[in-house]
Amino acid sequence: MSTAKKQYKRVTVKSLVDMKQRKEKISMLTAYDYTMAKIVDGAGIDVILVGDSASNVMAGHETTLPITLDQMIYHASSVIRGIDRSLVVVDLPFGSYQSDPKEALRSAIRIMKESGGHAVKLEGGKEVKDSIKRILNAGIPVMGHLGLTPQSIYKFGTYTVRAKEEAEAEKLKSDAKMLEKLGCFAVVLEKVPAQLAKEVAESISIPVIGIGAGAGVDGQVLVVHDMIGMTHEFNPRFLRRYLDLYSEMTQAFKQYNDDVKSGDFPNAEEQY
Ligand SMILES: Nc1nc(=O)c2c([nH]1)NC[C@@H]1CN(c3ccc(C(=O)N[C@@H](CCC(=O)O)C(=O)O)cc3)CN21
Ligand SMILES: CC(C)C(=O)C(=O)O
Ligand SMILES: [Mg+2]
Repeated sequence: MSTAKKQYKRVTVKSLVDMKQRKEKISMLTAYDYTMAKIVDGAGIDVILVGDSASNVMAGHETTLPITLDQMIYHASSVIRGIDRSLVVVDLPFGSYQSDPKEALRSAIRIMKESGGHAVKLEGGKEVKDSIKRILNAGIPVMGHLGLTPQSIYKFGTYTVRAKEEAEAEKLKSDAKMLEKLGCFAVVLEKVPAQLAKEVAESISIPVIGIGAGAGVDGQVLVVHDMIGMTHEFNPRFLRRYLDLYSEMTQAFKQYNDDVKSGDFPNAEEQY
């Protein structure tokens, strides 16, 4: 084995649980392609999520429901070719795990075999218990996802904050406990009150990764195109924008357009 290139230490599902024990926060961002994954991995982000948000961000769909398993595998295999260190988690898309546990396992196996991803993520608690068990039994690490679960948007009708009522909060707490007990290595909590998210994080031994879940959890995740300001109309208050690439790119494209039209580009040095 060549060792020259390997100064970095790969992130594993085990190292994430260790990080929680050491109270070291976990960073996670999405990526859907090779070039982005290479930048995110190189910057030292612990976990890369190949999210089904690719349905919105890459394909322009209104929801995450249309993206297919084949499309997720395409995105995930591109991401895998760009990484040296990050742990790559792949969303199981809508329709690939809900009908029965065997289908769920088949879908998870396809992701592992055809993309080279390191783990899968799926939405829901008790409803998907048997599917999670099957996948874990095959040796595939599973990340849970509770709170706002975008694949169920038509059941709820809105993207408002979840688990504000006592009954829903209790279900969320018991679902989180269940995911821990089954053997999931982590769980995403999306758009729930910060106090509830903190209580959940303190009540289980596996890392809780928040998006719109406050600072009392074990790590944070954002959609990369949102945090670099490429998406323009998505403005939930949990989002912090680190760049305004929408403006910067628009300016660059306008300048290029002008330069082409005026004949300024290419100049004498930019030709053969
Ligand atoms: N670009 C992008 N970023 C995401 O974070 C993301 C996706 N797409 N697609 C899949 C899911 C959907 N997610 C969402 C969608 C909407 C809100 C949200 O807060 N929407 C409104 C408020 C809606 C309401 O209160 O009724 C907002 O303030 O923008 C949050 C997360 C998170 N995921
Ligand atoms: C927002 C994160 C957690 C996600 O599931 C996605 O990007 O699909
Ligand atoms: Mg998702």
